[in-house]
Amino acid sequence: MFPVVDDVKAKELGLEVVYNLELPLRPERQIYRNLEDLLPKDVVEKVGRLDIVGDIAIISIPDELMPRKGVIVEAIRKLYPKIKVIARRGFHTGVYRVRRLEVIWGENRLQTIHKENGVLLKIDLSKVFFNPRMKGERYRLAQLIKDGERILIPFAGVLPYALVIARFRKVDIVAVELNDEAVKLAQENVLLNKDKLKGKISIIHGDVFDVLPKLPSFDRVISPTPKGVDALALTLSKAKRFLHYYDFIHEDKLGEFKEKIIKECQKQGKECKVKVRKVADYKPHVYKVCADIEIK
Ligand SMILES: C[S@@+](CC[C@H](N)C(=O)[O-])C[C@H]1O[C@@H](n2cnc3c(N)ncnc32)[C@H](O)[C@@H]1O
Repeated sequence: MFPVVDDVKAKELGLEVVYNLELPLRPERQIYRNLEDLLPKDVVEKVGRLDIVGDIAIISIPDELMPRKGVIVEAIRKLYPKIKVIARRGFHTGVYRVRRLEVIWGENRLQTIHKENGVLLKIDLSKVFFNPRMKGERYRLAQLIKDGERILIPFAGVLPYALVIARFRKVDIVAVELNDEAVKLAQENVLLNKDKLKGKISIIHGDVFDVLPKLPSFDRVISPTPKGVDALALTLSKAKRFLHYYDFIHEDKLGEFKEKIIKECQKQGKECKVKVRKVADYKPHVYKVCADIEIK
């Protein structure tokens, strides 16, 4: 059944036209598209954005709203009936950038399998970093890359960048990660996706600052740099054609950041074209940015 504006023509074409039809309502869950439809205004204004990782929903709830967590849980379950766990978001901590999460409803686990850009990612949010919001960024990079490239990914985590790129392109990727748990999951994730990958991925378990100096240079380096770490000089030194360098920058310091990159390029005798793009909000006035650096 489909809507028509010209019923005479539709009949000429041999179609049956029906009028004043009572269509059934869509199932309830499809009627709500976001939390705004389901929560009182004073609650929705204070909860943070909802993230879905596999069958886990993650939301920020300020302390003052915790007595009303029941309505929040109910709304999330209506919106995502297949969710098995709801967790309250805390901050990223430590060198491994693991987020503090507290399960507030459902099964007591933070391990799941997440689907993104056609790959499966096994993740344990209590042990490793993962950000589902970077999905678009990973797709963007995969589309920029050409078959045949040799790519280095320091700070590789459970391999979201490496797997998405290897799914789309026939490339050779070397990924470096320090966290034992992330390395174990990364190895599992390569196996989990092995039939889908065009590219090859090798994982080096170690500290980027020890490992990279011993590696040759690569056509492209992608650095999802942890907050507070400065790996610009090191990652640039390993890049022959392109470096995609992620960092967290205050909006007033974007120019300064670009200058710093240009200076580092000059220091390393590289002629660079630098474009800094805002990728996500981090906190008021501070953005996660990606510097796309092309080395001529
Ligand atoms: C911001 S997370 C990015 C992870 C992954 N690329 C992603 O986007 O999901 C940074 C990662 O770097 C790892 N890490 C931190 N310091 C490191 C170091 N010195 N050497 C290697 N890995 C490191 C952390 O364990 C974490 O997995």
